[in-house]
Amino acid sequence: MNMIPTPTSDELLQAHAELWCHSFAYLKSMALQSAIKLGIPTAIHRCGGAASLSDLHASLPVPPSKWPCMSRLMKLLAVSGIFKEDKPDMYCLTPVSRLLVEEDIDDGGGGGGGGTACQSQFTVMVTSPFHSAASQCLPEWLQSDDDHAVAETPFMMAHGATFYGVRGRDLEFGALFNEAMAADSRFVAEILTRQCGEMFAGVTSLVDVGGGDGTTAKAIAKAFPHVRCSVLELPQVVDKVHVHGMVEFVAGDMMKFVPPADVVLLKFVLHNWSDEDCVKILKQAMLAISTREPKGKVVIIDTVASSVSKQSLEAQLLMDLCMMMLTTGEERDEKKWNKLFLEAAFSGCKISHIFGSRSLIEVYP
Ligand SMILES: C[S@@+](CC[C@H](N)C(=O)[O-])C[C@H]1O[C@@H](n2cnc3c(N)ncnc32)[C@H](O)[C@@H]1O
Ligand SMILES: O=c1cc(-c2ccc(O)cc2)oc2c(O)c(O)ccc12
Repeated sequence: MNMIPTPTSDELLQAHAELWCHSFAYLKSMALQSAIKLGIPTAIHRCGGAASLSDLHASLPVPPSKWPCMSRLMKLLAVSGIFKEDKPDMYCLTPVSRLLVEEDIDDGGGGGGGGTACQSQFTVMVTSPFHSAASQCLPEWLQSDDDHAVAETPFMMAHGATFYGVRGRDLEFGALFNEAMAADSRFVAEILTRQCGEMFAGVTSLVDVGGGDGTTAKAIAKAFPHVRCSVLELPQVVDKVHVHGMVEFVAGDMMKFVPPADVVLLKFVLHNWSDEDCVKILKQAMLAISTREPKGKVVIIDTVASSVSKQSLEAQLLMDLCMMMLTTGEERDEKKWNKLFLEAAFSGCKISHIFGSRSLIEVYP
């Protein structure tokens, strides 16, 4: 006997509208990408934080024939919370679009006008055709058995190469990835240097493992001049990096060696890797901090999955799916992190939830 009550017409229509929203959700990402590429958040910022459609027509590279379409784009972005439609055809920045303002005008950066906080490049990267092509392969990839898998990840299925393979062969994408990670690093470093001063007390050296172009290490060296900062990166990254005096670059493989330091930093690295690879990296990190007397610590900036709020849970689950599409890694909860630390012979950790959907984990030998 069917016990499910027949939905009312209202419930059916509500479910149908909800289904449309889910089905078209990718268009929100694309509308957001368009707004960034057209420079709309920056244009509104230059108008003092609020701009009419006519203001936008005057400042954006959009021909009059497309102005009616611009208005439709702005309406969707306002309903999605990217902008706020104050009065008809008048748009203001919201806290979200303030993160997309691409230059400092007079606010010194970081405070919401752009500069250090700007996340545009990150959004452009994760909405790029490279990522979306991988997502199109998800159903086929999920049906392929690991034993006979043609590809380790949906990304490899879509592109016939690993993420770093594509980063190496497509220079434009490689540059976008570097800029995206540097944008995230500026954002995190701003909070780290503002709130974690005591973490660097007595610390004389730090190595940022998989530290990209050195944005985080440079910010730490600048804020805490008593800390000698270096970056361990793959040789192909170090070869192209713009060397600056404040930070030393070491070419190598973190699975095999981590240079000795009081603090080993791993920001947005371990979520790219399987448990087995994370343990290899953590064991090398343990060797690096064990050369010091007293022994140093490992500092991880990454997700500790938990449901503090619906929004942060959704952000974490979306990043988890992104990692599944591109890497062998995942977003881990406290239990999974502790299991890794135990396997790599660490004695304990302290977790501080200071980066929104991500956390700071201090791990002790
Ligand atoms: C997701 S990015 C994170 C970059 C940086 N930590 C950040 O948060 O902006 C991962 C970094 O790890 C580096 N990487 C990957 N495999 C590595 C290895 N075996 N040894 C050292 N670095 C590696 C990559 O080149 C890349 O820059
Ligand atoms: O968009 C990415 C891609 C990666 C990534 C992909 C494949 C690898 O072998 C390593 C890294 O990592 C990312 C990441 O760590 C992040 O925090 C955001 C975006 C991406």
